[in-house]
Amino acid sequence: MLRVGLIQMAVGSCKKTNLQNAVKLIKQASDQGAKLITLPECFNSPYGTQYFGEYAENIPGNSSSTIADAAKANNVHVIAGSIPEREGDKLFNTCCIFDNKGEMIDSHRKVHLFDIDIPGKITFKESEVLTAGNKGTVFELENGVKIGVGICYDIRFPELAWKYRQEGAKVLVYPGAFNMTTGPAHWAKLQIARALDNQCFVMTASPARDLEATYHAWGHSMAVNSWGEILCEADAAEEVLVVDLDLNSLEETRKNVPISTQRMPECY
Ligand SMILES: NC(=O)CC(=O)C(=O)O
Repeated sequence: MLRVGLIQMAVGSCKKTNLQNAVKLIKQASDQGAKLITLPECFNSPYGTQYFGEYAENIPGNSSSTIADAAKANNVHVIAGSIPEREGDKLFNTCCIFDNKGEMIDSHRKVHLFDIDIPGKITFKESEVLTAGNKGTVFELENGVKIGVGICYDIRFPELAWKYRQEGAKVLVYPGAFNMTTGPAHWAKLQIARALDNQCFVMTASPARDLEATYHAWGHSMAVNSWGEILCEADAAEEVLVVDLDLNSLEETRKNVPISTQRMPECY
């Protein structure tokens, strides 16, 4: 069993408050026994291209060291959602990953930038200000369980998740901030799809919905098992979800439906 915590947190315009809130909610999840905790995409800043430059920080920096300290204080691994990262004259959407001693063991820069145009609904172009990451990210817990990490729009690309599966991942984690158009249409379905086509657990953490913000997050953070079942799901408000991932059930799925050894790549 791996007990995990998904933090769907209210993110506002005050970075200091956002960081304090993240620390408080990490403790709440840890107090309920979670050993691997994920924060949402853009947890220190409102989500929007107009904010990224103002809220961006170097890594290491104040936001990353605040979460590193919280990981150590609570003896938990933390997948720190994402923050706008500044490196030289470039900005990235970056997730830092901390072990239970507060060491940053890996980081993931959003590989697929969120550039979409749905007329009358939503137009968003992260590439106007962000640079894309250029690698996938799989890290390992102390017990050997491998975790693949993507950020939000990365979930739409099955090849990335499949690469993680080939590298041994059993859990796929996507901090994400879907919206009121794509959220109800795609958010849960994409998680179930990635869970089924890779026979992995999928976990997501979204910012809570704030109708006064410029971007309205869908929320609905959730965990899905390798059978495609939703194990837990938040609504739109701030909430900490804690759930056990039964790794034996994943092995059972992989044994019963052995798709990883039945591929016919010569036909595709
Ligand atoms: N915000 C994102 O990166 C992705 C998203 O909202 C979507 O794919 O839809």
